[in-house]
Amino acid sequence: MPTALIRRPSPRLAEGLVTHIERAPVDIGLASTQWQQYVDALHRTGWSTVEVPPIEECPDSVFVEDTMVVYGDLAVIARAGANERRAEAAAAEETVAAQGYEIRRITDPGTLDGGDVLKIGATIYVGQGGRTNAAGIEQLREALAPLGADVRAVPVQKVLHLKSAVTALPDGTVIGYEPLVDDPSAFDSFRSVPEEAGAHVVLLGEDRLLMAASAPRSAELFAELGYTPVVVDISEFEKLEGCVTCLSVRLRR
Ligand SMILES: NC(=O)NCCC[C@H](N)C(=O)O
Repeated sequence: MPTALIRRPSPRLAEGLVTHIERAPVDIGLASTQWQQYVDALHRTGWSTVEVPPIEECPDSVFVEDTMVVYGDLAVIARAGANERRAEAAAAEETVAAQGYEIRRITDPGTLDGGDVLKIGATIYVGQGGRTNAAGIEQLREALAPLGADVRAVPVQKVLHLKSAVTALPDGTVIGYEPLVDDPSAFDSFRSVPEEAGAHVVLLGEDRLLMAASAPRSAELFAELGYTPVVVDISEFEKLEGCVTCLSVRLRR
């Protein structure tokens, strides 16, 4: 059974960072229900989950994807581009190490958020801009190139993270809502989707795509392409620039 790391929301979630959107009040009770529904969707589709111990003092800690990049047997522990989020990494590192992963770390002056890293087979696109800097990308390249990965920097200015702009379908096609993609030509193959949140999919296996309820037209498009959307409402996390990808880290070994 494949495993995903998850992390329970902090009671201070509503104080999470917002950068590119207006702050809107977050309903903590609803967020907690939506988080449970997200976890239930993983379980329903055959995933087991391992919880990273929660960290109350970090409002954004639920966005566990940002703490690491997992490739092969290696977990590269990120160094958050936002100071406020640096403390999230330690417990995430312990949890993934306990799953048997070898550990490397992004170190000063490098910064990198897992949300900036899109892996498509051995091709690894890394968004450079808001949270991830050139030194962080270089350190990731040093860690992953010996494993055969091709790490490619791409610009990110219009949104928080690369994966706020694009993710990929199981066949490797990069999908994005074009007004928010800095450079669609940076990707080997690109297809546009009709909604911002339609650009965010988590591959659950067997052509199932976990996606947000806020992108119904994109879900229809994916269904026409032969995929099965698994839809969850994550409105409270979207208010903090979170999307379906950020709420878990899938472990593939
Ligand atoms: N990977 C992601 O897209 N993470 C979302 C992080 C949102 C959080 N409010 C932040 O600004 O860091």
